[in-house]
Amino acid sequence: MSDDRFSADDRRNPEGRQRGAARAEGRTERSTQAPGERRRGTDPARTVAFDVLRAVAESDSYANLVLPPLLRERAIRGRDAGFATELAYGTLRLRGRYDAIIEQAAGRALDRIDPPVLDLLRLGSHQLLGMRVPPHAAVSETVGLARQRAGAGAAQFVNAVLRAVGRSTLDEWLTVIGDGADPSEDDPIARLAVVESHPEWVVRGLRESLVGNGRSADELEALLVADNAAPRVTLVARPGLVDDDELGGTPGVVAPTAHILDGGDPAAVGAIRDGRAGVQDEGSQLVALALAAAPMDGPDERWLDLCAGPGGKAALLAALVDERGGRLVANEVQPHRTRLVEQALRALPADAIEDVRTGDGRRVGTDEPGAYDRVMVDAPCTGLGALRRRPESRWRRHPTDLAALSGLQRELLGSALAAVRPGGVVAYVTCSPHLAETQLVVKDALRAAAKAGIGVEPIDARAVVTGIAPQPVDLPGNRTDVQLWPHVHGTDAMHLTLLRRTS
Ligand SMILES: C[S@@+](CC[C@H](N)C(=O)[O-])C[C@H]1O[C@@H](n2cnc3c(N)ncnc32)[C@H](O)[C@@H]1O
Repeated sequence: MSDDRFSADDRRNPEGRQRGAARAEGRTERSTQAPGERRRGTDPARTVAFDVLRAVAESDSYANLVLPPLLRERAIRGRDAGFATELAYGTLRLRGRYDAIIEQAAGRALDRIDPPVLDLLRLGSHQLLGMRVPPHAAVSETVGLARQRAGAGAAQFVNAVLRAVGRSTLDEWLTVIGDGADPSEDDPIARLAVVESHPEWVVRGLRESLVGNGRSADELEALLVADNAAPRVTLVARPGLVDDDELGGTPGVVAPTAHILDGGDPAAVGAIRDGRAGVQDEGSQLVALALAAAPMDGPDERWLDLCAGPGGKAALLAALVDERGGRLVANEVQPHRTRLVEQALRALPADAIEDVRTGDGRRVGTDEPGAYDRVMVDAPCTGLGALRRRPESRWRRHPTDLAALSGLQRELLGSALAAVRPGGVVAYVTCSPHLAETQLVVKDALRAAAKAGIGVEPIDARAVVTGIAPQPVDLPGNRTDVQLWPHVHGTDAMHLTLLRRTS
């Protein structure tokens, strides 16, 4: 995952170090020491990346929530912010790979390395093997940071281990750690897991899902590689609120509302600041558009987003229902996320929004039976389809999460099927492709609905999606649901099932 954008540019010198770092840190006075005696300050971009890794480890923080305010506070901008972001996020994504390399290079088990020192080694390894920072700069800058944050002894250790890491190329290391994980050469999953830096249970789940969705298991490596790449920034033009030419970028591939940016700061776009547009993965846009486009007879004026926080899909749905003269109810169980939904809906006309409320979506089916024409169930899930977007999440999730979440998913889908009127449509959506959260949940919910006397039939979501997408969508096999993939469609691995209530 190397990226030579960061090796030489107008703001960072060829060693990946910020130009004018001393001035940025207020260290502009001339020293009376000889240059060789001066202790250099640490590079702000590397320091902020280290602080993000520590926050993720110590306080269970999310890197994508911690980093932006730190960059703002420390006035790290432009290419330096890009360098810090790639360093922090890339290190977190590839942590499994680097840990296997560090263990070999250090000649000791990871649990015998202090956690902050291990984070420094991970950062140094990513600069050496993932970012094309020249080796002497990667080592000396990381050693300087180690001296400042962990002491002289730790700095010596970091120096020795990073020199050992830098003695082999990435390809050489991948052979070493792959052979270590799969010595008898009969477990390609174990090899892929360490080389492509995913927990083994995740790799197994992804493989099963590829096959269960009519794709070849041979695509697995490409999928894992795609998970390790930073996603492109994609904007959504909320229909009726913004002109296409206001957003720029290139048109989307699967969603006609999407604009893909080459770079730059989306916060600088006026329509994003005032809520007429948003930052949203193309897959997320497509599933909302598909719910709106699913064929349906009868009234089409009251829509429900059952699990709405933080509100990306609710804002798109509200814009779409408004075009039909209808209105949206947005429901979310966590009060602070309900406030985020209100914020996301701020640019929508008041009469497009019936209510934004805090409540348990599992109760809506009994509290308001048959009350809605279209219902979105964007269920809480493991997020295994959005690993590129949430750099640390793959290391936080556990197989036991699947059981807890899939129980909740079944209940939410059951509630939605009761809340939609006969003839109405439900979209079941997850940003996980895991079969336990997708196909199996739908199967069980249909069985439970039948028992409760609710008739349901599948809608051909593939036909709906094909009718919406600006370009042909690769969907093999003969299922009626849709599974998107980062390595095929360039989107998060979103799942979509469309169901019509018949009685
Ligand atoms: C995948 S997120 C939804 C993302 C949202 N649709 C969007 O596009 O911004 C799932 C949401 O479901 C909420 N949730 C979890 N349990 C719920 C429940 N029992 N009832 C309603 N919402 C729930 C979570 O708090 C979370 O905000």
